[in-house]
Amino acid sequence: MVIGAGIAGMTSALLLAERGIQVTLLERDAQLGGRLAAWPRTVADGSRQMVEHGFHGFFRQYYNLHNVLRRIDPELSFLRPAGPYPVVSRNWPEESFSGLPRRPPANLLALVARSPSLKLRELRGVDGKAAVPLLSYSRAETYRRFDHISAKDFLDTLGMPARARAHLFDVFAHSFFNHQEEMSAAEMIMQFHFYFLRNPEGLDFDAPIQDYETAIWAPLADQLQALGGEIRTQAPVDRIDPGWTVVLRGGAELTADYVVLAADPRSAREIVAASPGLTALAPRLAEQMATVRTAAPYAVSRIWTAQDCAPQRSVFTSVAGEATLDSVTLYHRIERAAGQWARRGGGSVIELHAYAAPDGVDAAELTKRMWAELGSLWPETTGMTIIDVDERVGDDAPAFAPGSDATRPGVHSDANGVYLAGDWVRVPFPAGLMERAAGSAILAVNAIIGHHGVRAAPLLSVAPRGLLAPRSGRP
Ligand SMILES: Cc1cc2nc3c(=O)[nH]c(=O)nc-3n(C[C@H](O)[C@H](O)[C@H](O)COP(=O)(O)OP(=O)(O)OC[C@H]3O[C@@H](n4cnc5c(N)ncnc54)[C@H](O)[C@@H]3O)c2cc1C
Repeated sequence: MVIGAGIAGMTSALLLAERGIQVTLLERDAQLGGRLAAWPRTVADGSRQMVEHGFHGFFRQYYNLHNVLRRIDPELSFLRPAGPYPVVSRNWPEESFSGLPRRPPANLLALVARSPSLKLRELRGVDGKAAVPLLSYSRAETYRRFDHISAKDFLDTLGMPARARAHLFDVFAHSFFNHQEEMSAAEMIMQFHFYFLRNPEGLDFDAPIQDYETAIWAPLADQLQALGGEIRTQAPVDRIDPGWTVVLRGGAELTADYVVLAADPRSAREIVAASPGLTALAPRLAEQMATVRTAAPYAVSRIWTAQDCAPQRSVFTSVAGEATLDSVTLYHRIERAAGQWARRGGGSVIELHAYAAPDGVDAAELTKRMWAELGSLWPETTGMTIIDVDERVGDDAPAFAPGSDATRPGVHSDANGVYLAGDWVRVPFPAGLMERAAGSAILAVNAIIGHHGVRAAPLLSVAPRGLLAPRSGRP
């Protein structure tokens, strides 16, 4: 039984089914995909468009996720380079982190040499010694030394020039849906290692040319069903009883030898808290799950306009230094159907994200603030006619608070036969977001098939250690 049909749940179900295990995938919502889902919407002009839960960058070092997606498209032909992605702000000129050399340390040197915010002159103030941990990532040592301090406090010790900090690190920390004051420095160092310093693919990413339901979820569902897997949507799980019995809302009971709990962090915590039989058997799991937290709310606003943005604007742009707006995506320049819609009337399909929004502000107000902030960065948007808006606030992103690694649950639990998977689960290799969801699922699958002597599914990782990490000792 796999609970939750996001990337972690679908990866678990598919890999188990491929290995001959009878699997049922249970999803609360009407559609598959979780935070990567897409669904239809009738736009105010009467046309039917797919909307995503939010634009996603498929980074090229997502080896495990790519391996899952190759099952439905061996060439990954539904992905296209998203092109250069600049960081823009009101105060400083635009800069871009794409197209850098791919191997460390050339990538870091090129970043310093090329980025106007990292001019050597300005870097004189940077505490080189304090920056060494960025280049010295190792799972055990980095988390031992830096998990208890916040990313903000760590960044303060570096003494970075304001512009470099805003453009490079503030944007970076926000992309993980956590305010830097509330994010573990170890987690930020790990992400910097994974996304930038220690992968040969660089910071460039790809994006689907079709909506995620068409490109990803429908083909993955077909593949799972062809292997004999069962998918049930609108099947919310309430609790797990010993044995194992998965109890759905309404009372239906489904029995299983193994359970993979691959719900989002809040839902997973609630399911465990509502399962007294499970927590009696697995006190450590109960204790750890009680510490799982979600991060600040995030906002996604898709806006259909009657005019297009300036031709030089990129598919994806990061925003530094605004109170609300963190990124802008021009869907009509990457996704086919959005492009066709925009070409018909000369308009655009713009998506605005706030990755760590203030608490208690509704979606309409956040759209208003983000749109106003965009206007001060891209003047052509101020006079645009808005045809329709699809807006939402989400609160299911995992928090990585200082000190949380010590109690963060891993894939294995003290409940024999119950495994966890998702982008919030503790994993022994560097990975973030979608790749962490896929990688944790592969660990769960390998734990299950390990009971049956079946060969493990391959699990890939970028180099696990930083360039300057000591070669001996713990990984
Ligand atoms: C706006 C936005 C932009 C993002 N951009 C990027 C990006 O550019 N790159 C990147 O790598 N990542 C990005 N992410 C993060 C990425 O979406 C997640 O890391 C990833 O999708 C997590 O997958 P998951 O399977 O762990 O969890 P989820 O996708 O949350 O899946 C969990 C599933 O469990 C289901 N569920 C919950 N409760 C129950 C229950 N009781 N019973 C049954 N089912 C249940 C949920 O409905 C959901 O389908 C972004 C996220 C958002 C929100």
